[in-house]
Amino acid sequence: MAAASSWYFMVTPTKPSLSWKLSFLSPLTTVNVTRRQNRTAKRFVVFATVFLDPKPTVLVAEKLGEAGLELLKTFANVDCSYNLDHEELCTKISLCDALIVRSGTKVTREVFERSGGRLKVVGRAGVGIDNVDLSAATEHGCLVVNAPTANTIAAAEHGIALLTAMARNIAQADASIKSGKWQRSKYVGVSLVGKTLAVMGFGKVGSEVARRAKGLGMHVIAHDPYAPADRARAIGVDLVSFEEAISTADFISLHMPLTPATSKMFNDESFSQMKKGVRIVNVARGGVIDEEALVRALDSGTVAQAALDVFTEEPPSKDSKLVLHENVTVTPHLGASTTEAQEGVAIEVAEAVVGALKGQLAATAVNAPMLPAEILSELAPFVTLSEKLGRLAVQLVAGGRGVQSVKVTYASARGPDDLDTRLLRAMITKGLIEPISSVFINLVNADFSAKQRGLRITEERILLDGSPENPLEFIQVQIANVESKFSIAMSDSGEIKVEGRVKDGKPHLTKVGSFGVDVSMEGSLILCRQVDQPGMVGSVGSILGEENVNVSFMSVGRIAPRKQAVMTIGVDEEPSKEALRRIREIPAAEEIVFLKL
Ligand SMILES: NC(=O)C1=CN([C@@H]2O[C@H](COP(=O)(O)OP(=O)(O)OC[C@H]3O[C@@H](n4cnc5c(N)ncnc54)[C@H](O)[C@@H]3O)[C@@H](O)[C@H]2O)C=CC1
Ligand SMILES: O=C(O)C(=O)COP(=O)(O)O
Repeated sequence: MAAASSWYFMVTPTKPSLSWKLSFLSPLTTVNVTRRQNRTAKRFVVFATVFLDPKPTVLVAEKLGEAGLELLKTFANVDCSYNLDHEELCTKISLCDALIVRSGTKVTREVFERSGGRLKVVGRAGVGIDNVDLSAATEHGCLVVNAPTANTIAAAEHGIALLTAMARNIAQADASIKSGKWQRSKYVGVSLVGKTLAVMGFGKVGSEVARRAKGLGMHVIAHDPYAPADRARAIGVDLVSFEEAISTADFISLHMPLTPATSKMFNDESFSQMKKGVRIVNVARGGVIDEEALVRALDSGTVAQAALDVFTEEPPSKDSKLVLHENVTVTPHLGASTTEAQEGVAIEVAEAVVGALKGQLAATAVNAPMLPAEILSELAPFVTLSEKLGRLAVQLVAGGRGVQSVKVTYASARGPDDLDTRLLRAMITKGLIEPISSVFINLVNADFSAKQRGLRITEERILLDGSPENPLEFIQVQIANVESKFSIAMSDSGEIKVEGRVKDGKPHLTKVGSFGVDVSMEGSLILCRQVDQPGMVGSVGSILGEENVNVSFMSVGRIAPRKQAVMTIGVDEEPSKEALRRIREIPAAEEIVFLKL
């Protein structure tokens, strides 16, 4: 049920247009507008009852399986707009919280820019994310998730289908017979049994292709610089170098992603190293092959045949020499197109997108560190502590600028392998940057934003003795080469230093500079350096009371009676400048600072 709220707009001095673009609303938002004129004030007062739909909006830009759509609809408004051109996509995107695509939509930097910050997640209903500008997504704090497992078998089966169809000229023979011919001698094929197949890219699809090819009696080798040798050994495949793979294979099947490193890795030079008469299958990405070089290799007979599901440009041009080549078999990017795979990827991507919109971290995120759910829940209070420590530390910097070097220390009884600090570092970064900029920081763009601002965050661990039951004992944030507006916050070695712990599941500030304190990090804080003397707590309390600022706690830490002390006051509301001035004027108060947590 949509929530209704009445808003009004005043427009001065003449006739207002009623056709405003309320771009912050979802397309399903209803706006009822009435207009009254206040003649004396020469103003139009427009009353608008806006039925705000609290559901997020998901734009599904390419055909998605029904089960995935149903799942999305339980949580979001789903706008299925297939066949949008780029401009239409850019126009719609500012009204969408999530976008789901397959390989046919280019999610460019412009899409992220024109989303105006609303787009929170891009879901790729499939594996390859080469059509999504990942850097732009990351810079805009937009999570990208894919569906990495549900179409593996479909792609592997398609690879095998192309391999066998190519070897026996199925497509060409089919076309010939349908054109009224009966050419038995023209379409004599080659056998697969005993031949060497080189699987290039031994990941999910590649290893399934290898397994199936072994079942066909082929000798299978593979090249993949990152694949574990034991996984290959387990299915009887030898991992070999690129050169050995391409120079010894009778058949080559491509299964690596398209990246700057793999772009056009099959080119004139690599074709020249292949066995004459080699046959090539590509169900990975067109861009891994230099297509003009492949045409040359086909023409010269170096490559006897090619079977291609993917192309540098999709669809390829109608007069593409490669597609029209008589020794080439083609399919229009059908690798993932089985009923089963499409239902699978639709559910896989819909779950990831809904999870991301709910603020959960998706296990299939492509541009953010992923942590298992149980680790996340254990780290949750430390995540809050991290952000608050970052937020507090940066507000102690005089001028709030020039923060470049931050050291974070984690004290824990857990070894590095049992304590993943990426999330904590991201939240400290969020705390450090957000108070001094207009940038929104999340797990996705934290490292990027820090780098862009020239903020160097180094991490150090103190390995404590004792039981590693708690993930962390304390976290310390130090900012070097800055001055502080609260001199006590400077450590003996000249950095701003704050330290905190989690107590009873809540973040606590336990050290400011070298001064021990113990305050719950809720609401906001006033820190006051003072000469320890009777009546101070009462004086500050009554000023805040007069200003109607609710005090949640007060604590005083001191070096020795009647010497220097730090009073920490937790407040629910922001005190006025006047209240802070009055506190500052209390004779014993030497320095005061207000910090928003
Ligand atoms: N035609 C279609 O409809 C489909 C195409 N694909 C494409 O297939 C490819 C593989 O997909 P998956 O197996 O699911 O991915 P994956 O990530 O499981 O496997 C890719 C493998 O390529 C390896 N690799 C990376 N750089 C390499 C290099 N320079 N040389 C050799 N190997 C390299 C990686 O180490 C990894 O093991 C992707 O490009 C994907 O987009 C996937 C599904 C359907
Ligand atoms: O999953 C992949 O990488 C694919 O290439 C499948 O692409 P599609 O979703 O069929 O456009």
